[in-house]
Amino acid sequence: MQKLNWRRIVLKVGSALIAPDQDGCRSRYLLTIAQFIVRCRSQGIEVILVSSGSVAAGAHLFPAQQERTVVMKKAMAAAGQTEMMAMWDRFFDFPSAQILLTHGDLRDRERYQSIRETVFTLLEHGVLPIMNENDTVTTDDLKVGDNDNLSAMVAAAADADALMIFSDVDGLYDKNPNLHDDAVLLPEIKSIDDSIYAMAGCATSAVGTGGMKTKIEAAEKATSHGITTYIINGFKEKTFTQLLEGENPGTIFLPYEKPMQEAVHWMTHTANEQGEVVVEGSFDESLEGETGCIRGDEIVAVHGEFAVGDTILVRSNDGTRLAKATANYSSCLLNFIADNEQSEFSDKMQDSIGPVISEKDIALLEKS
Ligand SMILES: Nc1ncnc2c1ncn2[C@@H]1O[C@H](COP(=O)(O)OP(=O)(O)O)[C@@H](O)[C@H]1O
Ligand SMILES: N[C@@H](CCC(=O)OP(=O)(O)O)C(=O)O
Repeated sequence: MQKLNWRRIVLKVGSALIAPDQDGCRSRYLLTIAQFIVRCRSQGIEVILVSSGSVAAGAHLFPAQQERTVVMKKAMAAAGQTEMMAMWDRFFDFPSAQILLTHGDLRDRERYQSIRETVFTLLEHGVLPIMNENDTVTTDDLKVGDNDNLSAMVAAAADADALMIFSDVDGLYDKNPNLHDDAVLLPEIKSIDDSIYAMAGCATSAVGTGGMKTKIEAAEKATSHGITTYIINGFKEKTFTQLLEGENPGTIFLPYEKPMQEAVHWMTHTANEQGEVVVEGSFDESLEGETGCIRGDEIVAVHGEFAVGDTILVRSNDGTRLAKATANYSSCLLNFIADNEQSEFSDKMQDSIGPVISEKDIALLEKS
């Protein structure tokens, strides 16, 4: 068998593979995935598993005829997560560890760093991290909402070389193959644009979340960090043999030639903006310049409440999203500076604190 040149990979397993007949966790497909994990590890490849399926695995414990409210799904997730972890753990003769996350954890830089450190420590000691969204505690504001995007955030945080999304379909087709007999499989995507998103439809299975749209979002997040991304069929045993032989059994998304640095990637794809600073339109150019930074006299308005160190959006006064950045000032202080731009106090403060945002903490955004 040829030696694969991945150093670290993230595998994402969809709910349909965990609970295929919606009657609790089943080993039918997971056994092949577990064998793949064992083989990768025996080749020295570090593996992180993002496993969906807690809701699907726990559903059979609750009356089928009762409406699936949010709170009911949270209860299913809490019960199903234990079943699912027990199932995974049974396959391995090495230890595994459970990490449950929300977007609230990932978008906080300190918690994000802490998650990274824990994952690296587990890998260093041969423990398999098994991750999922912490569905029981999430709210609309706190959740990622789907494990495709979560797995891409995890892959970026873990500096993985490849992200493999195992689903119930062979890869990305030009339209949903479950609805169109003439759909054509696309083996390789060099760059992701609106035409790729236009091909993506919703999930058609009873247990999937997000369908192809969230998988393309995940591929965009991962490839922009230099991570090769696959969408592959986890139902087919052949998939895993092909992967181990260095072949592409589904759709491969090629990584950016110039990937974003970790901190800029986090700010662009993981952090949420806490507020907004509106600057004069012409400021767009100075952001791209070598000394890109904002001073108080360039600010037109400040929206929202944020603290020093929070991520903010910089918008031009024609509405264009220019950049995400780390705030060096609180919204309260910035409002004061914007209202008193000519005052001596304002000038002194900026001379001592520095620019409102500084070039090392800026992620320029696509114009939209
Ligand atoms: N263009 C497309 N190519 C492939 N699958 C698609 C496409 N558009 C929509 N889909 C749907 O996406 C589903 C996979 O997403 P999802 O059900 O969320 O799976 P998972 O649970 O593995 O995340 C497929 O079963 C298919 O019905
Ligand atoms: N966190 C949820 C899964 C969410 C999700 O994205 O599901 P899927 O589309 O099957 O990958 C769960 O464990 O049930």
